[in-house]
Amino acid sequence: MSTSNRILLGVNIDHVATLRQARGTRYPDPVKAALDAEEAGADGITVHLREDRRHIQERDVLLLKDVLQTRMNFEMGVTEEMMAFAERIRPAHICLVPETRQELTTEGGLDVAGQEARISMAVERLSKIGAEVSLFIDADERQIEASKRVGAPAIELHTGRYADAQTPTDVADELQRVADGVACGLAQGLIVNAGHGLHYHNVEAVAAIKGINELNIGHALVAHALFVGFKSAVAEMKALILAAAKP
Ligand SMILES: CC(=O)[C@@H](O)[C@H](O)COP(=O)(O)O
Ligand SMILES: NCC(=O)COP(=O)(O)O
Repeated sequence: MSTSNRILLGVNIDHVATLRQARGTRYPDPVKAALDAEEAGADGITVHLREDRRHIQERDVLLLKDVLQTRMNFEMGVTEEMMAFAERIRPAHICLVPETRQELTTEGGLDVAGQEARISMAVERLSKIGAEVSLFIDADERQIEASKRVGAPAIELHTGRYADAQTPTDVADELQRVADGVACGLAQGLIVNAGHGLHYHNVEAVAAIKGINELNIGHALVAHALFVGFKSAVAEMKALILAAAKP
């Protein structure tokens, strides 16, 4: 069980690719963003190869696999196409996420409790290639316990509801839900990560929760990078996280 205050930053570069795909150009290059992020202190690089390929493409993943100095956290839906691709590229970390083509973004967590046999088979298959498999779930005791049962060593708690909360009471309630989820995950012996919708103005309270291993942050960071550059955007986020996580 980890209760250390060292907290890692996984930089999600999906939305660098979103800008590129908007025009079908060769720029901006998510691979360059990943290398800049690493130089600025990122502990890992997260990419989500969506079924509809709206941002990251297979080629990006293949290039990243060759050039990353840190490690890749490969987010994927639980489909045969993605399972076969993951087996081919063998990322160090794989995060299974729910996915629909219609959604604007990943709107909720994976329903592990509702499909234990299917997720268990996927975890087993991906563990065989040496990946640490994580499940992107809501901070819900039922889902956390199911994640343990299906054999995943790690979970990533979806912080979107916290990020979207509008009133101080809702923000406090959602933050408490994340904190309870972290405690529950640690009690189950799981590695607990968190992410989605985290921003410079809301990250500190989450980073201050003891026992979180890694925060995955993308959209806000890419948006800020437009104004300050990618390295500065990553360095600022890393500094905020590390300061908030101090004992
Ligand atoms: C699973 C997750 O939270 C990230 O992959 C995030 O979803 C990336 O952005 P989009 O949801 O906009 O693809
Ligand atoms: N898994 C969450 C992630 O990678 C980043 O999500 P966001 O910061 O782009 O919302």
